[in-house]
Amino acid sequence: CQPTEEGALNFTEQFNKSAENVFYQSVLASWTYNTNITDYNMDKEVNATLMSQVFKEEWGKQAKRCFSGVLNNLTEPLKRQIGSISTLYSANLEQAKRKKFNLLKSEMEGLYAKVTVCKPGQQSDCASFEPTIKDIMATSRSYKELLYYWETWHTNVGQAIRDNYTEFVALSNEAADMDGFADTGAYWRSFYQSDSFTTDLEHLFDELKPLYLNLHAYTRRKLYESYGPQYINLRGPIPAHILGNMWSQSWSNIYDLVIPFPNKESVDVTSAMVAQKWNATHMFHVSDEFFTSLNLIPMPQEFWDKSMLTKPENGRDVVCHASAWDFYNRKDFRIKMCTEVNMVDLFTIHHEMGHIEYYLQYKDQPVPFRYGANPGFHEAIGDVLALSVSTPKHLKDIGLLENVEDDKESTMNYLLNMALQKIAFLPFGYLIDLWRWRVFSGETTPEQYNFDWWYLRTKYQGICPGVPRTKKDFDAGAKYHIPANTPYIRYFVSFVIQFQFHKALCNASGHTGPLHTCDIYKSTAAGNLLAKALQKGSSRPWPEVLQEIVGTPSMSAKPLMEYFEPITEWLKEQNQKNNEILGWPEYSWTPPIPD
Ligand SMILES: CC(=O)N[C@@H](CC(=O)O)C(=O)NC[C@H](CC1(C(=O)N[C@@H](Cc2ccc(O)cc2)C(=O)O)CCCC1)C(=O)O
Ligand SMILES: [Zn+2]
Repeated sequence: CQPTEEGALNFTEQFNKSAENVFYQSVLASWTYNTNITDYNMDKEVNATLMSQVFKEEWGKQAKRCFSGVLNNLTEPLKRQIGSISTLYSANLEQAKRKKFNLLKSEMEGLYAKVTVCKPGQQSDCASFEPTIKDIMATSRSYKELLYYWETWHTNVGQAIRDNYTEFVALSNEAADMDGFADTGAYWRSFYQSDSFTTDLEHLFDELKPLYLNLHAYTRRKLYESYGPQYINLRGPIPAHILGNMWSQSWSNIYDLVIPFPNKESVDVTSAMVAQKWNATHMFHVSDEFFTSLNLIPMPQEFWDKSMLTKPENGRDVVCHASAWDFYNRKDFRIKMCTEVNMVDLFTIHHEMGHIEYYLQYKDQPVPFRYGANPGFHEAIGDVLALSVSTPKHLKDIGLLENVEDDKESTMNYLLNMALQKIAFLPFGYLIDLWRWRVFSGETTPEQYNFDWWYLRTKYQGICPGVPRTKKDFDAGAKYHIPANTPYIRYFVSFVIQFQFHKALCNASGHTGPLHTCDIYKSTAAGNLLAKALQKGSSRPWPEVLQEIVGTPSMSAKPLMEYFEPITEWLKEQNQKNNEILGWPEYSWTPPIPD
């Protein structure tokens, strides 16, 4: 090979040609396993991953051998591509360790997907997480029942994968180390190419913390009124299992318990969707129509033909956790989702379709550039559009809301509902990788996995387990992204920048008035501004791409705070009226165990 610009151009063109086929095979094998969990398909996934690792190793070693001395003489795009091709991660490992790494990962995914929880005292009547357990956590208002499902789920899945995870961490660190990273956490943080990344995140969280404390205090008061003083300490953390979500990461399912003005029309349109006999396919078409109204690319026919939009009836084991898939052949893009007809899933569909739109927009980039400007960008796209779709005005436009009133009380109801989804999430989105970076760096040993987990969960989220947890438990493992080894800080980044994007697209659409009323539906100006950024994939540094859309090269909490300003003021007033304590000074309090 020639270590010249010319040679690098040649090298990357050759790589791109063969990469598409290899990556397609590997993604297809993963898709087949995720949509039909059998030992045979797991074996095929492991082997297909081995093939793509061999490919990456070949090209990565060649790239390093040929260009490591001349990287700085190459033009930026070639330098970025060669750098990406040279980063091997698990393909660094020697054969036996590589196989073990793949096996552990596939096994943990399969175990997580197949864990069931049985009805109290009935070992014959057991159900999987989606939809059954998920729905119980969302709709049950029985403290005792919620606690049973919370505890059994965490114990069953955590203990199932605990030992695999410890072994997996060691192999993952070894692989990252061979790329020159201190550990896997350092490798993951490198996706953001910023030495100030962790301090930027800390500053953002500190800026947003008052919003969370006010929402937390108000919600705790409402839960106190519902569950009584024996289970809620107004100066302590909230029991984790009564917030409407298995991980207390989104509180929108307890909207009915906290709605400020119950006499006003509720913005939860699930009942309207059911009454109008919406089904999964229709929900996806409604989402697709929103994307095309912005002059974005429609879902291709192959998407409709090959996606899995609902949980198979025939009892096949599938990974129900929703996901979007790029098959790297510029034609095949799919979503796998066990869709239920409800409002939360309508927004999840927009989230997943945001991934597909990004894949479509950058599909003609060289393979190393077919990623988000940073992973947070990829997570933000769908949510940005969902911010418009969730406005009462838009829900009325698509026939899901009857009369929409524009008075203060309706605004408070709407913004509180959004806060239960977006503000409640912030500490959770922040702490997951705080915990994982410490695990990868070795600061958190397997002995301390669970202690550190609950230390961070109480410190940042102001929640506590409803029953004592021991170090035999592995509660972090009960969250999909840990066994799936999917980084999580991308969601915290997304929840901040999606409001920067929203504000910029609203301006581009000519919106005037408060940010929370903006609906960019049918604005091709907004869509074109977004598309330009998406087409770049990961070919340009993310601050440059961010600057192009929102006018500033750095993450800012200001647009999020502007969006929620009316409700944060209202919450402050409520909390002052009730003399609420903000925070949980009695942080070691735990609730009594129901008999
Ligand atoms: C092949 C592959 O893996 N593809 C990637 C995409 C890619 O990398 O190209 C992918 O599809 N990942 C799955 C993951 C699914 C979801 C998720 O896990 N969400 C987080 C946090 C959150 C919560 C609320 C919210 O509004 C937004 C995010 C959680 O539920 O904790 C589930 C529901 C929403 C998104 C996803 O789509 O990000
Ligand atoms: Zn996502």
